[in-house]
Amino acid sequence: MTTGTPHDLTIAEVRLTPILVSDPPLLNTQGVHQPYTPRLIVEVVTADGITGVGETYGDTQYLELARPFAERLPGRRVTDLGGLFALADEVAVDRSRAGGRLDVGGLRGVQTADKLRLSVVSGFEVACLDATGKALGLPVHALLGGKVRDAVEYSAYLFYRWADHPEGVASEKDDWGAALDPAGVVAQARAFKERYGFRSFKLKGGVFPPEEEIAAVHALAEAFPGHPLRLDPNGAWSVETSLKVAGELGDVLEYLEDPALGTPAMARIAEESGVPLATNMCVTTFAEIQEAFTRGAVQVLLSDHHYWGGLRNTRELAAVCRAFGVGVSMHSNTHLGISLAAMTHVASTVPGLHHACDTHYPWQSEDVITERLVFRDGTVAVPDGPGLGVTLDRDRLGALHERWLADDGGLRDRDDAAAMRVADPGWTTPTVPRW
Ligand SMILES: O=C([O-])C(=O)C[C@H](O)[C@@H](O)C(=O)[O-]
Ligand SMILES: [Mg+2]
Repeated sequence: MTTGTPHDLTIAEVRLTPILVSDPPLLNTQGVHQPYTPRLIVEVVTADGITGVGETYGDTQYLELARPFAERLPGRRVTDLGGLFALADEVAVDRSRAGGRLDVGGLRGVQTADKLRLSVVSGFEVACLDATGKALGLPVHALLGGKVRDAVEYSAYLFYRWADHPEGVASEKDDWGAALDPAGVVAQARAFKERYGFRSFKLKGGVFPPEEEIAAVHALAEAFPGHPLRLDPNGAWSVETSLKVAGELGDVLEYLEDPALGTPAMARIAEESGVPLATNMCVTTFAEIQEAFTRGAVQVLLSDHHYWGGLRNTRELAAVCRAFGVGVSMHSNTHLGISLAAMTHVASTVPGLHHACDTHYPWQSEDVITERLVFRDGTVAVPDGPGLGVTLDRDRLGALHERWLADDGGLRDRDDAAAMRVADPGWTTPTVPRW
């Protein structure tokens, strides 16, 4: 028997490339997406010259943690994944001693220093797994224990939206058109189904008064009988409003997502309505699980490998959910193909994934990989090539980085309320509950 020369898996170099990616004017309860959104592309290069790629949030506070983190990686091995967490703790402690800020707001659930740190770790963890897979000639799913399905189902992520960003704002155009009422939402869902074959539909709510969103979901149920439907107002409603919505939509929803904020509110809504509740806001760290699960506040946990700290943590989370009889699926934020590949690999390894995962990917017309991932019948085929199975397009990466370098208009940090103020100068982030 012959054995190949073992690779030197020592990290020799780490490259961080912040970019700005075009984003359509998607509405949510806090405002509207800015025309460009920040992401961070991580490259980890081994002593043998193998490059692994990862992707995570790119706002300033993530970059401020990612940079000192990256500086400490050379000399470690790409296989030392457990060590990434201790390293992140060291970096965070050093930064807080130096007076660095450690929390940000927004729609990613309550942002804690812990979550920020884990989101940074996830970009490096994925890059290390990609490099290891490439060195060993194994797909990332094999490094996670092996896939249990060949394709991962995703849901269409419907948004109320304008046709274009406000006049005078530099932006890319797309052909989706506006969706601001039930007919517009149904037309958007139809386009998603025709273009990508999605079977499940999630509507981002919390934008219009609940009666209008209830009407939109009823219109979807009528237009797409038998298709799983979800509505997610990002905690914009009171318990009373949530119970009213649950009462009206309970028989057509697969689940209601984050109707109100916090475990006590979610527990009451779940108990009194009997409608399954999903979350990517109420439980976003391991520390929050025990209370929420034992109080029955959550029936479907939407993991997000970015803020749960990577693909291995996502599997651990899925195991905890299994133990509590809580369903598991995935949440997303604006992301590119590297993250979609990572999501697909880990989702392919999770037993009992009974709900289609969310993805923003169809809204993103730009990417940094040579071949975009494709949806067929609403699914992404699990890549079986080495690593993640994606190839970085250096020209595209460079162009999107140039855009980031050139930005002086505050786009390096996601701020949906600021984007809304361009159209509505009096807009302030609504207080919760909004209705
Ligand atoms: O499920 C969710 O809560 C999300 O997808 C959060 C995102 O920030 C979404 O609201 C968005 O992109 O506007
Ligand atoms: Mg959500």
